[in-house]
Amino acid sequence: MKPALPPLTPALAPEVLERLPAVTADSRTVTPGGVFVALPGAHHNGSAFIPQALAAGARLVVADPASVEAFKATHPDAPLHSCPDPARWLALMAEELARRHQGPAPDCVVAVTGTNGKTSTADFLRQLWKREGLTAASIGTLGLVSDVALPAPPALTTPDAVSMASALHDLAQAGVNHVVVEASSHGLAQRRLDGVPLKGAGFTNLTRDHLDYHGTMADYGTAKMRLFDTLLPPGAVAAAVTALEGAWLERLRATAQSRGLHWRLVGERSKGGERPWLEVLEAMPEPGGQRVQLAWQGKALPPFLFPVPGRFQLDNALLALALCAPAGTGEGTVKRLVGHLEHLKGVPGRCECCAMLPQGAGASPAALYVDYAHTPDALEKVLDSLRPHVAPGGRLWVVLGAGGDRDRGKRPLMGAAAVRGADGVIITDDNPRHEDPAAIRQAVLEGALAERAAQHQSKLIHEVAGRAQALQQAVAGLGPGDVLLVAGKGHEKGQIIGDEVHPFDDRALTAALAHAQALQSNAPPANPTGEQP
Ligand SMILES: CC(=O)N[C@H]1[C@@H](OP(=O)(O)OP(=O)(O)OC[C@H]2O[C@@H](n3ccc(=O)[nH]c3=O)[C@H](O)[C@@H]2O)O[C@H](CO)[C@@H](O)[C@@H]1O[C@H](C)C(=O)N[C@@H](C)C(=O)N[C@H](CCC(=O)O)C(=O)O
Ligand SMILES: Nc1ncnc2c1ncn2[C@@H]1O[C@H](COP(=O)(O)OP(=O)(O)OP(=O)(O)O)[C@@H](O)[C@H]1O
Ligand SMILES: N[C@H](CCC[C@H](N)C(=O)O)C(=O)O
Ligand SMILES: [Mg+2]
Repeated sequence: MKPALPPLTPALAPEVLERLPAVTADSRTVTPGGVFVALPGAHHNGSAFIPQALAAGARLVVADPASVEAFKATHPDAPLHSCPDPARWLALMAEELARRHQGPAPDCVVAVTGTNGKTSTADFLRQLWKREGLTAASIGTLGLVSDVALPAPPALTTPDAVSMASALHDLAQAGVNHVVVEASSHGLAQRRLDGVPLKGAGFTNLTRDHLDYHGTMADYGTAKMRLFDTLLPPGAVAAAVTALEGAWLERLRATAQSRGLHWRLVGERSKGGERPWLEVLEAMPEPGGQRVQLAWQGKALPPFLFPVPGRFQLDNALLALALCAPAGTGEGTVKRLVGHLEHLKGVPGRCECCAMLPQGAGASPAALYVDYAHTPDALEKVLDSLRPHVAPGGRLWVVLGAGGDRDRGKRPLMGAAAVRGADGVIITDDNPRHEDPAAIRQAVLEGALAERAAQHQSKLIHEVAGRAQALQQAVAGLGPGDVLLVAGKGHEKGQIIGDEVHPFDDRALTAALAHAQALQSNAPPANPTGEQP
């Protein structure tokens, strides 16, 4: 049975609903006879565009009470509807109209939230469903991933409510009935998912990011909690990784209990903590991934090779498994799902090994990885995961930057995390967007230098303007047994500078540089800096 949607408040008469062609929050896309919902934004208040929406033929305008009051004062006859939470109304109406015009929603839609790991969990869940013989899709940072060719929604991790409803119903009509969506904190705060009928949701972790938007960690976490305390219907699966420690885990567990959600915890058992539904007893890194042993409800399962590197990817895969198993799943199904884990593929641009660089006869090759780490915690986790892949005598290098027009406070923390986890650090540009790249590098560098001073270490730290130049230097300097992590941009195919996106692909460039270097000569590799650690 599909979960019931919350009611549309204020409601519309059925005969009005019947004839509505569309709903939009953008006055520029109003269609005659449609509804315009005025939303507050970072740059404008949508209520400023009510006249344009009416001129374009909007039959109804929905806005917050203050905006309705203000507009009514000068336009007493305007068709205005006052609503305390217009963004939620938009999402509910988008779902209602998609159902009327496109057909039913997919049978099973699941959401994943958390600072890091949403894309990976979503991709693993899509793969698990496929292995179960189901037609599945994911919607998130990688766009729409599915075996069915459909237009991709706009390039946001969580598309706006209208695009989301339309994409989900298109998928259902194309026979895709299992869909996982990434729930970003922006998306949750802006109610982009409020209309989606959900069967389950997972929470990966909560660490520093996006404080430019949310202000405090408390507000950031509260935005993510909306998924569980407001959006999930009773009976749905609520799953979390043990990495979501302390007060947030407690709050989530209590919410699940009080709302009648089906609670599942996965990951390593913390000291004195609750025994996870699916517990990691052991995860030993190996060249081809990691050797894993799990326990389900306290019962040890046979060990297997999880063919994906990165300890955190195992947590993400287990969260995916918890979301794949319907409430009430028994031992047989869990064992079958666990059996799928050894067939999962890595996620594009997440701890992805792009090249092995030979170092001459008898010497260990250098390994080059690309990863999407763009937060302090992600850098720490991925560097920890790569450390065991450094051969004796080798070193761990990281190239990183930080994105412009995003949380400035995380930059020095990212520099510090890089110094703690790597042996050599090259600081360069990520997506500068509308900021001065040199100023962003400086902020990362300050954190790196402060951490190095605090640790009384002499690790190499270099600043290189231009990402291509930084990658070139890093690859040129690799020696036997080294590991290089190219962090921050993962699967991205472009670099955002100002309003333009310039072609740039970490994976392709890293592999090409390694290939060129391998062809070049037998000469001993140069140190990128000329210095000795
Ligand atoms: C900060 C943020 O989330 N901004 C989103 C927001 O834009 P905004 O607040 O700037 O909107 P605005 O320009 O002030 O306009 C306010 C309202 O007026 C309307 N308007 C505007 C102009 C006009 O002529 N007529 C009109 O009706 C707009 O449609 C809007 O409803 O609403 C827009 C329409 O849905 C989004 O495209 C936009 O995402 C921008 C592009 C963005 O970069 N968002 C990022 C930060 C984001 O959402 N990221 C998360 C991932 C985070 C993670 O990694 O966890 C994501 O889900 O992608
Ligand atoms: N469970 C995890 N714990 C900590 N770090 C993780 C975890 N999963 C992934 N990461 C790190 O975060 C990076 C981004 O992973 P992923 O794309 O899956 O996360 P995301 O939450 O979708 O990110 P975004 O918010 O940018 O969409 C990875 O490349 C890795 O460095
Ligand atoms: N979804 C994240 C992606 C960050 C990727 C990184 N390359 C950057 O540009 O900061 C964001 O929009 O904050
Ligand atoms: Mg993502």
